[in-house]
Amino acid sequence: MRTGANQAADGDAVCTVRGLVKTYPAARARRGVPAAPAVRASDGIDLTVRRGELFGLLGPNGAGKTTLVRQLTGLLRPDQGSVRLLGHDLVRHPERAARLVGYLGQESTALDELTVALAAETTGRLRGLDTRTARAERDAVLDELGLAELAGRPLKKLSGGQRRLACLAAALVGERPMLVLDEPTTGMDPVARRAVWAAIDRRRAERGTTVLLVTHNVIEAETVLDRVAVLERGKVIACDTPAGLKALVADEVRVELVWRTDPPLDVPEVAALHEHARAQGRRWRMRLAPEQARAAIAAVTGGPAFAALDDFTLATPSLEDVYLALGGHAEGTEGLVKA
Ligand SMILES: Nc1ncnc2c1ncn2[C@@H]1O[C@H](COP(=O)(O)OP(=O)(O)OP(=O)(O)O)[C@@H](O)[C@H]1O
Repeated sequence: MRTGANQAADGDAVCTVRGLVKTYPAARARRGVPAAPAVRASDGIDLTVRRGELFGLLGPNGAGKTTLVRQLTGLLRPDQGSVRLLGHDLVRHPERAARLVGYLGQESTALDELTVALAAETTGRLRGLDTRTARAERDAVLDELGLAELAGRPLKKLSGGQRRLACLAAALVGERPMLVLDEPTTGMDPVARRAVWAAIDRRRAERGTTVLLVTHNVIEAETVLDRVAVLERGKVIACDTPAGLKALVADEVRVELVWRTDPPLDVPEVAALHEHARAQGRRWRMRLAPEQARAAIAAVTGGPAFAALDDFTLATPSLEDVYLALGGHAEGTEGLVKA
């Protein structure tokens, strides 16, 4: 496993996970529902999140990110291992997580019947604020996230992105030293995304809040995270700063080719490139040594292949490239093409 900056002292640790194992049991076949094998969704996870850090969990669908954060927030009991959060043993005392963590999960069903304002206020009250403080915090956070106009609308009548924003508003009322946000910006437009990042930044700057963020979006990950753990099949396969991880593939260049129609595989240079490429429809992506990349671009921009070429890009590697280099499967990540 790649663990550059992760090996620093644990002295400043807010959250320490050691040897975490969680297996979902196998399910027997029932009428019309096929049997499902047991899934080891956390497979010996070690992780340290430091005070004030914006720490990311990145990985494809089914990698075990949500399973991990549910154990860190006391909502799911591990089979083995330890979770310490701000000095508390959360395996033994999962109920303490509610006082320590503001959690934005993937689903909002618990709040769906409430209006945006009531969802925020109720969360504040449940977290021990008196009515006046809960209402003041509610108003401040709705303003901060641009939700004031939607305050009287029930969550279930909002768009997906608006609902996500309203749930984040609720998670932010009643200050907690740690925020655990499971894909907070999914489905949001750029204005809402910016409001989310500004709100997170403000809490970090003013209160030293520690943030654990689950994301599929490698571009977002690259720009905002202090450190990132890459998860795959329940294991942490790498953990470092985005720059530290990218140094793994620093000697490579990412080349993307987009063909107008079918690629001209009868051109020998194109056929040779095909072996290195991951093809998605008319788009080919590959990581090459710089001199190979130059030769590839020369081959497809001169000669007979050029007529078939719609577009090409040369770029320095991204976290997605790191992820692929580590042996990950990119399908579940939101990379350069889709972002
Ligand atoms: N309640 C459950 N019962 C059985 N298996 C489950 C359950 N929840 C998750 N799993 C399985 O555990 C594995 C990890 O799932 P998890 O939801 O933690 O992944 P994830 O990384 O959060 O995925 P996504 O990016 O799609 O949200 C997957 O194989 C999933 O199918």
